[in-house]
Amino acid sequence: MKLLIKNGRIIDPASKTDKKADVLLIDGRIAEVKENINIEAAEVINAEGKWVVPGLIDIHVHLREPGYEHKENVLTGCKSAVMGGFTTICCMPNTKPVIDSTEVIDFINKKTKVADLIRVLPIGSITIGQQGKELAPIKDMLEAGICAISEDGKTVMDTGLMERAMSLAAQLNIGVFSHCEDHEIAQNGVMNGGELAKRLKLQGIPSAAEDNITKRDIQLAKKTGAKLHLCHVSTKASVKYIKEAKLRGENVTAEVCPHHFTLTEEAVMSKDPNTKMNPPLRSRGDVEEIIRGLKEGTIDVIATDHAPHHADEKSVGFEEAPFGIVGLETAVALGISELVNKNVLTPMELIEKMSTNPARILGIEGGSLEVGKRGDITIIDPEAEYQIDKNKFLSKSKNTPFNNRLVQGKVTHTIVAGKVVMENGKLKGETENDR
Ligand SMILES: NC(=O)N[C@@H](CC(=O)O)C(=O)O
Ligand SMILES: [Zn+2]
Ligand SMILES: [Zn+2]
Repeated sequence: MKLLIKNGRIIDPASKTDKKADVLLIDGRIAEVKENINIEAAEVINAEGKWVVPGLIDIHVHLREPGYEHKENVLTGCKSAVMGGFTTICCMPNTKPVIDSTEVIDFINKKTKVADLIRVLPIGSITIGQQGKELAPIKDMLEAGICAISEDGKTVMDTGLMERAMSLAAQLNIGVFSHCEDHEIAQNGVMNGGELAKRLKLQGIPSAAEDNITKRDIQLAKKTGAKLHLCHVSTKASVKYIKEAKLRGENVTAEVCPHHFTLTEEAVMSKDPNTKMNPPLRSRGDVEEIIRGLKEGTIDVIATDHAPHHADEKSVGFEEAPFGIVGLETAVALGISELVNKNVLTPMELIEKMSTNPARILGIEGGSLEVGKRGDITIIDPEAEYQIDKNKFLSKSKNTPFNNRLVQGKVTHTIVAGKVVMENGKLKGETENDR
């Protein structure tokens, strides 16, 4: 199997390459990257004017299966990821049952194989049933194939238990992905705490809810030697704590989500339940620090926190609606429109945060276009301008605050292990009836 990608702009953060060239893939691997490759290839893609980058990796996705298949399942989540240019995704454990056993991991791996589109790496829960009481069988889950542990959706509030989890993670050399939310402080808040929440008569979630646990977990990581990754960072103090930890040489990484660098809490004035997520949209000052953190490198990763919810669940009004929005199919466009086009990040820095750094944090092959590496490639038209249309999403859920937003940057091809799984909006092997 040969695939030749002609005349694209090769952006490879792993080798710091940014040049016009061709890429040849043979039998699922990168065989050659240079100008003017001419060979009898089975398939040729013309990438003139487009970016050819290592396959994107999203380390924070909720696939909802098992248990919440009315929101999403492994197959629809994979289709959505492929449309968004992702060749690898990590799925969070807040399913029903929770990913806290080898059985659930085997189940997801089986579903991934049937979907046959991309790599899906399950993340194991830290505690049994995400109950925060007893550690899950982390070693067994690691043997079954988890890529990290996380209590995402919740925080392990028992500091002693979290310390034991992190010590074990350090011993097993597996990352800990932390959802930082002090439940005592967050209480029943529904939006960012502050003046606007008061004005809107909505209960606020103060920044301190996030900041306290960010601080705690950074300290625990230092004490235990665990590799700590901070999920969906949203506050300026969190960015500061992470920056300081990195300056001290500690083993801490962090992600932000496109909605947290694109929107402020002012979007909540619409009372659109699709502006409700956890952590909440924050103040202008927080967003500025998030953006500075991205630029300075304090923030390593852009992850979507794709959190699908059914329209019926979201349509009950702002206060009652569940937290979370979908993100797989809008991430590239928001990254280009909000960060590259506004000169916050270079194209290479954007791809580093969406592919190379995620691969490094997971310790997996990927995020590189070097010869011999996995043939996972995403092709992006950075100029394509269009309006986001939620009805075109392949995710089962359409809960986005970005519907109708005018953006620039479209994924045109997703290539996994040398096979084109999406081309110009069409999935491999798809028929009209599949949608
Ligand atoms: N982010 C969200 O608002 N919701 C997530 C949980 C989470 O990521 O904490 C979900 O599972 O719905
Ligand atoms: Zn979370
Ligand atoms: Zn999440």
